[in-house]
Amino acid sequence: CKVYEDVADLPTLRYDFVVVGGGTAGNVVANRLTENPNVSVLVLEAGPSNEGVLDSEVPFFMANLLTANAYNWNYTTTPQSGLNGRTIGYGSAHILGGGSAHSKYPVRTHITDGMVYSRGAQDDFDRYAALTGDEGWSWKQILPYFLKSEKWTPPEDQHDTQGQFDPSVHGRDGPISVSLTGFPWSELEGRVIQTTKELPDDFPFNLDMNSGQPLGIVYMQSTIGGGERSTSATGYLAPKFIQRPNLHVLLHAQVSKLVNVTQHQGKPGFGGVQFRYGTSLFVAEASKEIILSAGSIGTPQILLNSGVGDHTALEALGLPTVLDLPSVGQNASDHGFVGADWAVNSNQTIESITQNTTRFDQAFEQWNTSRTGPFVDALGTHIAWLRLAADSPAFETHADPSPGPGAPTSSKYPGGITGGVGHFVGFALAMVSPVSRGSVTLSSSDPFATPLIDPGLLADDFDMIALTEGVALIQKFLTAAAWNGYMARRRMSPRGAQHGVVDPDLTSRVLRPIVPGAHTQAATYAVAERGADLVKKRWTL
Ligand SMILES: Cc1cc2nc3c(=O)[nH]c(=O)nc-3n(C[C@H](O)[C@H](O)[C@H](O)COP(=O)(O)OP(=O)(O)OC[C@H]3O[C@@H](n4cnc5c(N)ncnc54)[C@H](O)[C@@H]3O)c2cc1C
Repeated sequence: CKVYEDVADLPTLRYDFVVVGGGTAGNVVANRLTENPNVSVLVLEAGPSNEGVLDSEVPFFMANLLTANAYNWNYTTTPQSGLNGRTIGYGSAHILGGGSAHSKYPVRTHITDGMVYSRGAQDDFDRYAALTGDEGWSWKQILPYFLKSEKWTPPEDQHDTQGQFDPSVHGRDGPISVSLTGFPWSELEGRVIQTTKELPDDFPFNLDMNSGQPLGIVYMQSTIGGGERSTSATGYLAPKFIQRPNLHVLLHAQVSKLVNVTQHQGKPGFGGVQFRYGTSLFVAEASKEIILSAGSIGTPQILLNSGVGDHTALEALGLPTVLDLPSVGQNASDHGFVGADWAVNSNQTIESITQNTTRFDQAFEQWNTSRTGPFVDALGTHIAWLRLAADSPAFETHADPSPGPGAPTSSKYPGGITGGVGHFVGFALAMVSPVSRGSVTLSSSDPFATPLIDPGLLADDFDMIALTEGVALIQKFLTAAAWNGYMARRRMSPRGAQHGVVDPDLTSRVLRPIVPGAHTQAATYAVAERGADLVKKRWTL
């Protein structure tokens, strides 16, 4: 096995490529580059192995990863102006596989969701192509990379999936398994589908969210296969890949900065990566390139530590500037997220398992012995990809941030959930086209100090109005007769209330100038696949 737990076992510290961060993207690039046996790659991952981590393997257990633990960087944001100055816990994966092996939402939201496989809209990628002037990012040209990373997989309950997805838009041979839910929550599913028939103007049924046209209510697709979470570690570092002699992964290696500054045609570059293992510092050398894939916090932090960033800010910390690039760590954006639960007159709910030790033990036994049963899902049955109404007051504060009419402004999930005693159905609402922007900056000249993380959650009025209207949309969804006799009472408390279970609360990740209007792992896989191809082309590998 080439996943090293101890730096002393690593055969060398000289490679063609060093990949910083063995997360969703990093493992893709490491895999693709080492297809060529003449190319050596080292992946440096700060976190521990994903092997045997039940909370990562069992889809149902994903919420357990959200509390402070060794698999989480356990960050806290700076005081958020959009949250009345509150700071909030900010989950970020610290495990081989990164976010793909982790889960996304802070536990206070009580949302058992994650592993969502959503690519985004054609409009998203066509906008990237227009902004960059590179047609390679257009939907048409990025689609083959989505297909390359994906392995469409039958659901664990082997139910008839006709009419629940479009086979023509899915990949068959990639490393990442994607499937429909594998355990029936028939009562809830029936009501959701019935609602699309009763209120088709607001909530039309859409066969597949991954066709480039995601709008509407779709069946959930998740990165799950064989009843287990499928991750960049289980997929791109599967045994047949990790046994390549030219691919090495070192765990527990926290990168501090890039070193060995070079100059090429007047441009600075780096030939080495400094990292801490235990209490000692080491340098891994890269003769060709260093791939920075340390996620939305780690990547800007490492760049700033290396002297790539705003000269004035670096100077104030006493750090030398290698390249004055003020945009590093700026323009952070994130998906604001709110959860709302309704008590229901039904016992076909998650609480019937989580609040009953006997049923819980039975479900776990079933998963252990056959990888079937309720634990094979992260428990969202459907997703709605929705747009704000054209006359929304949000548009009086800001132009439409979404890339076009075919892209959503928000997503919501009927399904799963909650906390508290009783039976509930939860609806989570995510702002997938946020206007608010924040930053990641250094707190000190110590490269291992936690950076200042300001995701700017709800900082812009647009996002606050859009989120509020999104909650109103959930209420509208529930006006369909399909829900008569099922919904008992609402559990969401007013913002800032001293009572109640759920308060508007936010989460997530992603620090790109513009995020795709989707949950972002699918796009990360596709971007990393294309990124690997671009590197190969550069070095004619
Ligand atoms: C917890 C979580 C759950 C998510 N759930 C979903 C979902 O359900 N559906 C969806 O579509 N998207 C989801 N996302 C988003 C998706 O996972 C991300 O888009 C994706 O993980 C981003 O990949 P990445 O490679 O950029 O970063 P990551 O996957 O976060 O990988 C970064 C890696 O770098 C490592 N690292 C960081 N700093 C250093 C350092 N200094 N030295 C060494 N290693 C370092 C980290 O430990 C981590 O393993 C989730 C995101 C998070 C954070």
